[in-house]
Amino acid sequence: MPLVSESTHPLVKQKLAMLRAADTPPSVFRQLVRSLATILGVEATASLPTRPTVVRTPLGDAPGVELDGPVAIVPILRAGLGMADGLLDLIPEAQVWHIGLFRDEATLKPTEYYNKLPSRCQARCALVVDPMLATGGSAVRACEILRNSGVPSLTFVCLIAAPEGIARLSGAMPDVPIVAGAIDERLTDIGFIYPGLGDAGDRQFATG
Ligand SMILES: O=P(O)(O)OC[C@H]1O[C@H](OP(=O)(O)OP(=O)(O)O)[C@H](O)[C@@H]1O
Ligand SMILES: O=c1cc[nH]c(=O)[nH]1
Ligand SMILES: [Mg+2]
Repeated sequence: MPLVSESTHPLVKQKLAMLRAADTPPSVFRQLVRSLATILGVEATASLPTRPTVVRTPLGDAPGVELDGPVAIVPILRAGLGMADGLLDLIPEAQVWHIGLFRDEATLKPTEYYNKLPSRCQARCALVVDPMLATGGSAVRACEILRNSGVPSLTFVCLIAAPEGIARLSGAMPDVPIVAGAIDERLTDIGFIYPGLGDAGDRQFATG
C-alpha cells in the first residue's frame, strides 16, 4: 500500500461532492460519511493479512482465507463515530476502541478526554478513522496512544486531508499509511481545511 493514497473512485468523488455541499442536511451527511468510510475501508484493507482455510460447500471443499488476527477500528471522537459504522459494515467482527480528542480552537492542539482501549490491545492492526486530517495533531496523538499500547500496524483513514496534516502525520509516523478520500488545497489561518466541508462533527450531529 502506498504511504499516502487519494481515492480515484468515482463514487468517492460523487459522495464527497454531496458531503461538501453546505446545504446537505445532517441525516444525509451521516449516510454519506458511513458509505464513504466503507468504500475507503476496502482500499485501506487491501493488504490485510490473511491465512488460508478450507470450507465445505454443499458440493465439496473450497479454498478460502480468514483474517490473520483481530482488527480494531479506532474512531477519534466525536466526528470519527460515523466512519466507524461504515467500517463495521465491512468488518463486523472488528473490535471498536474509542479515543476522545478535541482540538482547542485557539492553539489547534488536541486534548484527550476519553480513552477506551482494552486492557490488553491484541489487535494485529488498527484502522484509525476521522473524517478530517487538518493540522495532523489529533491523528498523531491517536497513533501515539495506539503505538504505546503495542499495536503493531496502524492505518489512518480520513475523508479529507490537508497537505499540512499529511506532512505532519507522515513525518511523525512514517510507517502509517494514510488513505484519504481527497487531498484538499490548504489550511485556512484558523486551521480549517479549504475548501473542505466545514466542521465534520457539527455537520454530523447538528450542533453547528
Ligand atoms: O488535524 P487536526 O488539526 O487535529 O484537526 C482535525 C480534528 O478536528 C476535528 O475534531 P474536533 O476537534 O472538531 O472534535 P469533534 O470531533 O468533537 O468535533 C476532526 O474530527 C479531527 O479530529
Ligand atoms: O476543516 C476542518 C478542520 C478540522 N476539523 C473539522 O471538522 N474541519
Ligand atoms: Mg469538530
